[in-house]
Amino acid sequence: MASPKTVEGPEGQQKVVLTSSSGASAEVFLHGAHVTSWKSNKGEELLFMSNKAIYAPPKAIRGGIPICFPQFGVLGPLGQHGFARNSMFEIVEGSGESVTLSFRPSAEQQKQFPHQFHLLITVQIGSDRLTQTLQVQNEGSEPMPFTTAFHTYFLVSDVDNAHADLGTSGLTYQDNTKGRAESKLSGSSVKFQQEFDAIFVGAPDTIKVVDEKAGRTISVRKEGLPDAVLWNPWADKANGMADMGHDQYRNFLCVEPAVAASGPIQLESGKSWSGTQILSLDS
Ligand SMILES: O=P(O)(O)OC[C@H]1O[C@@H](O)[C@H](O)[C@@H](O)[C@@H]1O
Repeated sequence: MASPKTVEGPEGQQKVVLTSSSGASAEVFLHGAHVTSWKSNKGEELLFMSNKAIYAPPKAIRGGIPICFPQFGVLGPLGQHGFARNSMFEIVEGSGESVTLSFRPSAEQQKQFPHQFHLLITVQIGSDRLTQTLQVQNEGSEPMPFTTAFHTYFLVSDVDNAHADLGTSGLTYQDNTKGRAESKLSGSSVKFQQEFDAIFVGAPDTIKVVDEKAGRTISVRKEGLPDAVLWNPWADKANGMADMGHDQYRNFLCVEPAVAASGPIQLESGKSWSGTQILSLDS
């Protein structure tokens, strides 16, 4: 299979453009194997990107789909969300509709995380659908603990007219704004009206992102990823981020299929694990 060509993006960073015969498309930077765009068959952008995003290592790109690996959040000894999102990947194979990117930790990174592993990220564009799989192989001799997430920023017209629907009422979650204290959802939906940062442990495998204003619903389906993190930093935190445009918190909500509080997964030597998210535009 011919290797897909790359084109230059901001700060000289290389990206792969994926296109489907339906007209849908996606863009994936080699930096962090980071998806920064997913467009529908009609060419409408479905992911949020900060207009102050930094595209070059060691900063993670703000927006799109950061890959949190080998650690989600602060659930471990590494820097927030681990180092895969700040590292360069290589193209293994691809076609016009899909690409597989590869990463192995540097000696420096193995000082922080003393394991040898091979990470493969596959991104595939289809008709109004984006499928992303993370596969990790433990190439070391010891069990390897990890947590992980697809940290997806969904574009919404206005956060006041958007919500996430988990499909089930009364779910409990760990509230990251209250030291992971347990809280309970009254209905089945999360309306973002202030900073919201929650780990739904053992979350439903399909969560819907509803942009009421745009009349758009995206389904997030997860496989092998037991948890889901829902996040919007709201005004104070977002406007304090150097790589977030002013008041851009109003234009995204994050739904992050994860192995978070259900983890860490202990991956035996020589074994592999994979997790997948399937994003599909329902309407
Ligand atoms: O700014 P970062 O490192 O990309 O993290 C953004 C957010 O990522 C979310 O997944 C976490 O739950 C939040 O606590 C965190 O603030």
